[in-house]
Amino acid sequence: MRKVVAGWRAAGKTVGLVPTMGALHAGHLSLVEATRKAGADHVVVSIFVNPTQFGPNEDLSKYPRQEALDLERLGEVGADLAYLPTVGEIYPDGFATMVVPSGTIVADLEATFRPGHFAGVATVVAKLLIQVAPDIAAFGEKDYQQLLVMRRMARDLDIPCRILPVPTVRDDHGLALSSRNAYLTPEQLAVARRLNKVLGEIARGLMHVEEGNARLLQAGFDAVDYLGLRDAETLDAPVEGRARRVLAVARLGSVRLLDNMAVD
Ligand SMILES: Nc1ncnc2c1ncn2[C@@H]1O[C@H](COP(=O)(O)OP(=O)(O)OP(=O)(O)O)[C@@H](O)[C@H]1O
Ligand SMILES: CC(C)(CO)[C@@H](O)C(=O)[O-]
Ligand code: BAL
Repeated sequence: MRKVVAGWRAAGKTVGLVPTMGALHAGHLSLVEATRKAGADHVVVSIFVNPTQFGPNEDLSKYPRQEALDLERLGEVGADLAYLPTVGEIYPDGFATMVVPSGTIVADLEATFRPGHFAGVATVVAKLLIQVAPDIAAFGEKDYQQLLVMRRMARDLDIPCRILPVPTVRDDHGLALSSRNAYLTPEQLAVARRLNKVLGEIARGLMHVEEGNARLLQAGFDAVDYLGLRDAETLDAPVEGRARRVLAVARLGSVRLLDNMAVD
């Protein structure tokens, strides 16, 4: 990977990076297109199921892995290079340094339900940004809190890379595409498609958060981990006159469905 990227650099070309955990779908492919549109001459897509961002009772061992199909899809969208590091290339023997985000952005939401998750994400992405040294790195708005963590990290650590936010790609029913949707039964999928409807109503000011919570449970979700309005930049409580976002995670069995929308 390093030699190929060094060749591009020597030729004066710009480089984009799309970090993923594989099981690629149209959401990931839109990140490749957005990176190119944002000005990257060449796009590297990393596929690495990062063990340090999974909790002890999470789905690391059963996370969907389909490398051959992923490489085919990347070829179809014209990604220039797939980077599939081994665990040893990211976490060499004796590895003992983590990047640990702090502050309001990680004060709750995913950080509460997945302790240690953002330290795992920040560490692996910091390593990928150092290894690939891209000009642009793309992250989906679907994982909104992660996107803000990445932006903060790049600023705080002086990583000379533009963090590019990419809008959420949805299915015909508005469900945010996600690799973990593959775990859902057809019945669960029908329930899952209610989440974006409720968020849409809250975002348009047609429903209160409390009612949204009740609607999700009525629709058949097993639990709502969180559903709330936040400041779109800090994830603190919303402030009059500043951009807001509604963020939610609702659970169907062991599957946690994330979604969020800008508030009108
Ligand atoms: N529907 C989507 N639209 C836009 N970007 C997406 C979408 N789904 C994932 N991404 C982005 O793709 C990148 C890689 O995400 P990841 O490989 O975890 O995929 P995922 O489908 O979100 O999987 P998971 O089910 O683990 O959350 C992240 O920046 C993520 O925000
Ligand atoms: C950014 C990322 C690839 C880091 O492992 C992961 O958290 C993801 O897929 O969103
Ligand atoms: N899409 C974020 C990666 C994770 O759930 O671990």
